[in-house]
Amino acid sequence: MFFPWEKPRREQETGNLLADTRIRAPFHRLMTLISGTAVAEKVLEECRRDIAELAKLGKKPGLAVVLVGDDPASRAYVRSKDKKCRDLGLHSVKLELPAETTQEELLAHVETLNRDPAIHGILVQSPPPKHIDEAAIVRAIDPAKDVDGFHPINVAKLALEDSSGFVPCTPLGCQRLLVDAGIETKGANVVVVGRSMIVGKPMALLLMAKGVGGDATVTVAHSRTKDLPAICRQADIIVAAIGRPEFIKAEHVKEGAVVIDVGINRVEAPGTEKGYKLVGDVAFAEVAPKCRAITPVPGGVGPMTIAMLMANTIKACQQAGA
Ligand SMILES: Nc1nc2c(c(=O)[nH]1)N[C@@H](CN(C=O)c1ccc(C(=O)N[C@@H](CCC(=O)O)C(=O)O)cc1)CN2
Repeated sequence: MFFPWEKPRREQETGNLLADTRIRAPFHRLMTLISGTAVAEKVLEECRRDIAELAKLGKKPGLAVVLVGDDPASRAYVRSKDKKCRDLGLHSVKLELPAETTQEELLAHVETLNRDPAIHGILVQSPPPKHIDEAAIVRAIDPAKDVDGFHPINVAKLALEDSSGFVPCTPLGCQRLLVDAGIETKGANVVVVGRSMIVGKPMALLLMAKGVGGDATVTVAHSRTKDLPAICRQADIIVAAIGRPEFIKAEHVKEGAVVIDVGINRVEAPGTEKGYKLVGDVAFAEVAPKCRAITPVPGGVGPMTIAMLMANTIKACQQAGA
């Protein structure tokens, strides 16, 4: 498996490809639509190769996904993770617990999974119900099985550039999209909009780290940032992870910038079959014509999150003792 923030094993794997759609934007410049669906498929192909190697050693990676409550979006993501595991031939445990599950009961489940040798990766789908102390649950997961990369040990390893740790799947996927699209991060001015533990902070650390997909000059902006449009207009690359539908407008983006849209927001769409549609944190229609490259929603960062989870689970199995 090729994790961009580690040294690339084969230089050609970082080539400029899979930016599969090129659209002629105004000013006769070509704009690249970076397809997360296509890059995710490439990552999954690498996973298949690694799984075959592990099988020769009699090892099969196993992932346990725990869902507490019945949030429909979370349920759908958990189903996708379970399905992706099964498609790849991984061992998959899907634990669906009622919304009333107590903190102690959830901790007991995590402990059982920590001790299970067939399970190499554990995650609790976020967000859990309000009465659950999510940070305490994350700290209870064995860091060697923390494939979400949320445990303090893994956060520290990322900051220390220790590649034995696990990096959260969404920022890892964003970095891989940049590398695969041939977008140079070395020396680039990157503005990450959003300071969450799941995306903003680890994204900034990854982009700052030395090596492929890193070496960038990073600014982290957030809800208290003054004159956000002016800050964003300095950026060669913008990573939008604010969680507000279509928040980043044309005025935030300089001509020729690269925009990675992490947002997945359900907005009402009366008359459609589902009654909602998905939009990102970027106002795509007005921003895309200014960009050198941009990710769509859906089909951008989202599919990468699940592909990188599979990669992290394989890495956990590779690193596990015999
Ligand atoms: N424990 C975790 N919880 C959450 C994480 C996470 O990484 N770990 N991330 C998100 C949700 N998420 C995975 O859990 C996730 C979100 C979206 C997608 C995705 O593929 N989206 C598609 C659209 C899917 C749709 O139709 O709804 C896309 O963008 O193309 C995958 C995973 C919060 N919780």
